[in-house]
Amino acid sequence: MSNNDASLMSVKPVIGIIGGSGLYDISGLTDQQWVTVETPWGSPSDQLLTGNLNGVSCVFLPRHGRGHGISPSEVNYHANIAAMKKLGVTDIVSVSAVGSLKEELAPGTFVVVDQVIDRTRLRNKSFFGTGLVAHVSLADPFCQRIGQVLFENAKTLGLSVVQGGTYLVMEGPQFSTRAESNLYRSWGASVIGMTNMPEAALAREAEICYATVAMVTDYDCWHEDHDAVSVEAVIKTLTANASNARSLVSKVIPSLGHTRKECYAGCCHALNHAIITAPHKRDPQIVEKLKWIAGRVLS
Ligand SMILES: CSC[C@H]1O[C@H](OP(=O)(O)O)[C@H](O)[C@@H]1O
Ligand SMILES: Nc1ncnc2[nH]cnc12
Repeated sequence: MSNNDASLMSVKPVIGIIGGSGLYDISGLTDQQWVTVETPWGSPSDQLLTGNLNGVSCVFLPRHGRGHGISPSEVNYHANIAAMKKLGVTDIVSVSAVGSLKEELAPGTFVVVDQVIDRTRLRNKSFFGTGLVAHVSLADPFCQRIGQVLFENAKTLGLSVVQGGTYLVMEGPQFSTRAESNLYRSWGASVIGMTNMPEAALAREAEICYATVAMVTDYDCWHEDHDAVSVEAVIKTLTANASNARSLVSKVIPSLGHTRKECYAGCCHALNHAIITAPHKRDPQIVEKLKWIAGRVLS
């Protein structure tokens, strides 16, 4: 471990929660306050709720905004991650509603996903670009340390939880065709949703550890014994599982905040060898902007 990396471990943990469909706030925080953050990438989906849970600082952001006004293709993922970085967030737990692509992942199951297939087409996927080019590793797109904490806490709560699975990210907002659903099944994908990319990739670029707990709400449209997914069906399962998701979040925040140790996945030093643009070729204005999320390596 270099000195630079060692200093990362002394950073005070701040736990970020990105709430997906059905999770638009969290309760039980002390000193809570909804704060407005503007970023060089524009406005996040909503104000961010800051507070404290059992002595651990946390920040909550509803991914689609309170009232769910923002479509998955139009979420400003850059601004959301940049706002979390600005508020000092070190670890993000993302909560997402997903469809199941496997018989054994019945609605109500929680899946701590560990891989992604990104099929989105309309989204800008990186903070970096011409003027300052960087390539981070996404071989393991989710933080295994947070994933382990999510899995253990879900088990302790007695939830039906599975460790590992591939999240297929589709563009949306329409749900898949039956042919697409069966294609993704043939690829071995476990669950399908519309939001985890570029969110996970941008968190990696911002050196924030990031993991997702996916809540299965439906069997998409491939299952012969189940109706094709509808918003009504998703909301019905989400409502039945809302208290489980909330309990998990309330347990995970103190757990992560009190036990943060070296991240063996390397998420929090992802930029160590990622920037390839020679210093004299870097655009000073772009460098200045990117200090928001990459200040550790650009200052
Ligand atoms: C309301 S069903 C479709 C919607 O739900 C999921 O969102 P999130 O990941 O934020 O929970 C899915 O990705 C779609 O955006
Ligand atoms: N079947 C599905 N497809 C895409 N996103 C979803 N979110 C919840 N269920 C979904």
